[in-house]
Amino acid sequence: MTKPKITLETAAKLDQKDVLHNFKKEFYTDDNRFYMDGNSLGLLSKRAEQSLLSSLEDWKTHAIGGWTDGKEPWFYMSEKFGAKTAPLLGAKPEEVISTGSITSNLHQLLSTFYRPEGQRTKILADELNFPSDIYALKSQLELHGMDPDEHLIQVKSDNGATLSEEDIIKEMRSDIALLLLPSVLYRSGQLLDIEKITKAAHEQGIMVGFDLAHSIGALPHNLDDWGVDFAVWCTYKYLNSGPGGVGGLYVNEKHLGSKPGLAGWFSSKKDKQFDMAHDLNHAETAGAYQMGTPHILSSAPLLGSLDLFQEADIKNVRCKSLQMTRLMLDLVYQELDGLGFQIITPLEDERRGGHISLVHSEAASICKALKKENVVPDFRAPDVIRLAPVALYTTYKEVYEVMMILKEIMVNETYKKYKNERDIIA
Ligand SMILES: Cc1ncc(COP(=O)(O)O)c(C=O)c1O
Ligand SMILES: Nc1c(O)cccc1C(=O)C[C@H](N)C(=O)O
Repeated sequence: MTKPKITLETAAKLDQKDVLHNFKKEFYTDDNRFYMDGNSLGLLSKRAEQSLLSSLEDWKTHAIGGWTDGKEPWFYMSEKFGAKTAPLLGAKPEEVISTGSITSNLHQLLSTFYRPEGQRTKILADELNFPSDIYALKSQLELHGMDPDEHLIQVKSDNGATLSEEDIIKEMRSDIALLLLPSVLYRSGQLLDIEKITKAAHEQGIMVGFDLAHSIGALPHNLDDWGVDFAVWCTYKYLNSGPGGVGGLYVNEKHLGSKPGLAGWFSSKKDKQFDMAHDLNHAETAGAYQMGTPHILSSAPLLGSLDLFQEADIKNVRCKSLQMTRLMLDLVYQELDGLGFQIITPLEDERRGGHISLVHSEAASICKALKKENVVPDFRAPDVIRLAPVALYTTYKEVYEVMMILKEIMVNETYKKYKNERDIIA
């Protein structure tokens, strides 16, 4: 049976049925811009702006008193935001804390949970993860006196874009102490089967951590049910907390109470912190893995953002996100056939995160031509174009229009005006 042709009307009908359509007006969007880069930096919402302004107001009026007497007391903010993030993770409030960045949180959790012993000394990762995670793993191995060439095992990809869960599982040998993987691969957008991987790793006695940078705020998680040991994420992508917005970490309740590998006074039980004792009495919650003073002004926007997610419901977000990326993929087949694109994102819904990725030998030039037409994609060297329609602020009509602009650039060869080289941020 041939599929009916997708038209602007098809997209308009999907918009009419969109249960999340009201959320777009919560954001600062630009009618003349098609923003497809929410998987790198999400847009500002009015609620996030408001919660930031509210913290500034607390500073203005309460000064030091803002820690306890402000509208949103800073002293309890990280715990409160952690608890508000927990439903997006399938976690308990005490297992989650808002703090640090992915990289600093990874260092903290590796310092706490990577415990090489006897023959079990190696870390298992993959060859497609974001560089920062790999740098953190290598430097942690070096701090333990291990040679990363020998002790970091990176699962290979068959095609340079996706990983096979079976290949990951095959590498789970008795000399592996810890496994770290991304939930969604940053280049191809592949979603890994977290439950299956975690179960297999636990059968081999391996500790499991996930980097949820590209899945938090895009899809639901069940970290407790899946038994993941720890996780880290950022909030500046799908959670729209702003550039450098506070990150977060999860520690499964079975590990709560473990002494933080990297301690600081914010690791304390909250009621003990201002005793100023030199013996740390660390929290029994994920709060123990904080270190120093929280960055209040880069945390505050998250409150408004999380309120939006609470109202939208992450299940609706996932449903719309999948439908939008499906529409994009269908349009690639319908409109871009023969124009040199290769889809590297898995086509199956259960294996796809929140963005799609197209490989093209002229990818950098094409991204520049798209930007000239007010479409904001991103480019990842050497040849990947990523497009992320975001459930809370992208319409189906925009998805359709973006794909038609892309087609026009290709058919008219306007991309040839631009150098096929990346810009600084790409
Ligand atoms: C998978 C992944 N890990 C880590 C990072 C970076 O971490 P950080 O927030 O520490 O800069 C990114 C993106 O910047 C990412 O996509
Ligand atoms: N974290 C970023 C930054 O500080 C500057 C520019 C981009 C980023 C990103 O988040 C990149 C992103 N993690 C990626 O998937 O490529």
